[in-house]
Amino acid sequence: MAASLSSSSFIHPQLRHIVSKMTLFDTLLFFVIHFVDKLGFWHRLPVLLGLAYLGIRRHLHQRYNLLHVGGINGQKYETEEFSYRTADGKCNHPGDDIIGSQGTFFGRNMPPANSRYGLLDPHPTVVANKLLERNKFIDNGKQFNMIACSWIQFMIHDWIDHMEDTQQVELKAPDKIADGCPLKSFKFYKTKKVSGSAYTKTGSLNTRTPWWDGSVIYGNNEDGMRKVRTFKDGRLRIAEDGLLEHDEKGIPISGDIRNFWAGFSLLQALFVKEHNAENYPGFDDEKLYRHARLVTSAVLAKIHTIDWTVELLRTDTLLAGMRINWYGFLGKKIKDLFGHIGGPVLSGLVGLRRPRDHGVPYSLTEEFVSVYRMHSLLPEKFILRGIHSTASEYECPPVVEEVPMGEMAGKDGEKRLSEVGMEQMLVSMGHQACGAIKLWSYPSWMRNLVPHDINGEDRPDQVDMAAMEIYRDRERGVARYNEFRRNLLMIPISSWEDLTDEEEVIEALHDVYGNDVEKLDLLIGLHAEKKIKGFAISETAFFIFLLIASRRLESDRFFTTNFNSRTYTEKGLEWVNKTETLKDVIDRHFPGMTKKWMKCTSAFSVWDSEPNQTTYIPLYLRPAP
Ligand code: HEM
Repeated sequence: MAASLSSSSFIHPQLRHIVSKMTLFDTLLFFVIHFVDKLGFWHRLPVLLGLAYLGIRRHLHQRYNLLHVGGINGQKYETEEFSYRTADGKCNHPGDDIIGSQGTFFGRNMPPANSRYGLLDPHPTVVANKLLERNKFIDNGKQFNMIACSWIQFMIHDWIDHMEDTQQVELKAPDKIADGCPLKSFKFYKTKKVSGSAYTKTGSLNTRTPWWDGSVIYGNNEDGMRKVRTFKDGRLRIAEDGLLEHDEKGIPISGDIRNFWAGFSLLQALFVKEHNAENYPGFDDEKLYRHARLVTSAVLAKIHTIDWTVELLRTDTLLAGMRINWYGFLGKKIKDLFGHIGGPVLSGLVGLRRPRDHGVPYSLTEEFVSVYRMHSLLPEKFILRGIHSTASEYECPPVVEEVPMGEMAGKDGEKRLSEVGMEQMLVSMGHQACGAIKLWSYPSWMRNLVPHDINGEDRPDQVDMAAMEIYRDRERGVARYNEFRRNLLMIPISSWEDLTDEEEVIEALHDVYGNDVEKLDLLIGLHAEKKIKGFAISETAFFIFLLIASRRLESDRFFTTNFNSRTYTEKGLEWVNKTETLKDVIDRHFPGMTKKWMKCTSAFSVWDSEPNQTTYIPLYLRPAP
């Protein structure tokens, strides 16, 4: 029955072989989303129907888009003895101590690319020159500011980084375009390939702990953790001016310091403040540290889920969806009163009795890394604003300087930050829109970038990040755009016109890829794709988020079984429960700042934008946008 359904002419011919592997029930569910996809309107459905569509999609992705890579080599352990987040991410999965720890494999959301194209086809520098290089800065309007941009780097540095090989590779721009390249040739380390995987011959390793465990401030292993702790009263190290401390070379001391810049290190410092503000009388240093880490990590996860993502994907359906992930369909009030009742839909993923990994051990995936390649969010210049007005209510601060972004990065950026101070930096970031994720928006200063080693030191070889990112996806066997869509059960494109209606883009794609839509690189497709109204990212990238954003919460013992007062303490849980947004954290540490400098609702929108309008229609009953 399932086989005859999957050969139905209703299904796009290129999706039939994927659907043929589904159960009958899932095939029927697939029919529903495929029907909606053909009409291209899930995002125009009323909130409840939109949620139903996303629920079905997420279910299918959980069944067919989670592939484990590598062996499962861990051991059973006593979970009761580890009711805290360990330094290297071990002892979180209830049945295996290694899953999710530092140095484990990246998983996959689909098999490695099946493509016939070579690593240099077309040459990454040609793609970078003709499709990525920024010709004019285009911002995200008022939707997303520089805090939002830094926030996602802050989260990336909590979750993922590929282990490198010791061997280098050199990319040389072909003669025809070499003159137009900031670097005619450049060297970088290959991604380390490790064998021993069930679905792939080789896989790569994550040097960060993939759990949402705050490793960006706490470190990814015992050494990293020791560097940041004071070993007194559970505190983390922080300088007197409220910013990060630095070592004798001027490198900041924090959990992850690779490719740091002023905005990123400011967020690290803010969350060190958050950690240090927690206080549990009677606890010794170790106990206090462990509790404050649990609570701060949960605050990070919560802000990302119900504040940052809601601003990234500004629609009623996503607002409802993200709140359901945290609080459930019944909402915060009911959950506060009755606790977690009735399963994940009614009460959310947080607080589930047991973690759920859908039969596939938790990891973050190669495809997740690829869809988070969002360097186009970074502008060319950082706009510094003055904050010395005496007004007490909202005011737009004047611009005092426009600093090239390169000067805000690395050690120079740290010097700048310490001159400016935390308050002025935060207000300036709040008022500056970040870049849009579009073609021709890749920061030009990143095409000649000094990358960092894992210990934050400058490397001797500059890199062209735009070209390197194209190479990375190909090197790691990430499917190109159209294959990626098919694997995500999306309707593939058959011409450039299916991707975009911008003439200029179509012409440029034709110039680089001819008529071969299969050749289109993933990064280029994600940047060129016509966006859903309110979304700052592409729909294709979003479907990976839909799967992984839930997974980061539901697979983690400390957001499920152990999200309780026994593990967090009553006070700790209350801290998490009372913190809803980044604004709450800013208000805690800088009282008066948002009142004076922020007009909008979320700290991730441009601060001089209008606050959200009050709508009297209940969220779930809101009609089509
Ligand atoms: C000043 C800010 C930033 C600098 C200097 C920077 C620099 C870098 C460098 C040098 C790499 C390694 C490239 C490689 O070897 O493949 C990298 C990787 C990456 N960056 Fe950034 N980045 C910045 C901000 C951001 C932001 C805002 C995002 C947004 C999501 C981001 C997302 C990523 C991702 C997803 C990777 C791939 C990680 C991996 O390969 O595992 N970065 N970045």
